[in-house]
Amino acid sequence: MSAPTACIEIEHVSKRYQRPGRKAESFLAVSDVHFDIRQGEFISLIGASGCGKTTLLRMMSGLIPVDDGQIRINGNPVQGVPGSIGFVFQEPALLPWKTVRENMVFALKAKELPPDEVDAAIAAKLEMTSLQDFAGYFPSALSGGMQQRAGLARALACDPDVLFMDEPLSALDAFTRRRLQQDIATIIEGIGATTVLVTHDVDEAVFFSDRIVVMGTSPGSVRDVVEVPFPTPRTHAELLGDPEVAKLRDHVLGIVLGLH
Ligand SMILES: Nc1ncnc2c1ncn2[C@@H]1O[C@H](COP(=O)(O)OP(=O)(O)OP(=O)(O)O)[C@@H](O)[C@H]1O
Repeated sequence: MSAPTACIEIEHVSKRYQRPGRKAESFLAVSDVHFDIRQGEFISLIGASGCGKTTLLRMMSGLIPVDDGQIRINGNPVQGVPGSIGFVFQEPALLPWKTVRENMVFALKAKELPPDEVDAAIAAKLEMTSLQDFAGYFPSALSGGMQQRAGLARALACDPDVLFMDEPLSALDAFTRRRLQQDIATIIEGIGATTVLVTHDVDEAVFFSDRIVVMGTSPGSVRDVVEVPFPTPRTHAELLGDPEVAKLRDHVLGIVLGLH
């Protein structure tokens, strides 16, 4: 059997920012990051605040340029935001004057699909995210969890090959968060999208990931890459109380904290 193709290739990537208020000074926010992400793989980026997780995700998704190195998605150098990706942010970033359905129509605009295909795409994603009964709601009428579902439905509307998620669940209460984690895992398993998640939560990283990329600070770089060997799709019920899961979790936490 041939090796799975790399979907995202991150080759010796670095990023500098200017120090605010100090024009002449710049600092290295991400330094020489180099790894591949396989087709259909779920990767979490974890690490202390300021280690460059969001910067790396934004470079992967073409929102900001790299300073050194190169990133390719499906073999194509990332220059600007590719059409084949979806993005879910910490804040759902829905247009508040548009309903859930209208937000999804807006996301699909660039595809210039005929109206019946737009309707079919939206219906499928509303069902996938359990939002069938909320298509006509404005974001302000939805709970935080429902808003994140709507943000996900909008990201999925275009059938992305690659999904980037930046702490999408961090503002939610623990119960809503777990429920949504479970649903997102099922959805992503179903569509097979390659996914990169930024999270601060080691349990969340273990729950979702095929591999966890642990980053360290000063400068932001990859400290270790940890395989998560448990079969997917996972459920919280299965993972809870499993000593192997606890061992892996502690191992990852130890790397994050610089203990080993
Ligand atoms: N646009 C910017 N201009 C200047 N400095 C920036 C900019 N964006 C990020 N930084 C700095 O770069 C470093 C990495 O930031 P980044 O947001 O990527 O880290 P992070 O690991 O995602 O942090 P957190 O976990 O707190 O979200 C930080 O020191 C941050 O202050």
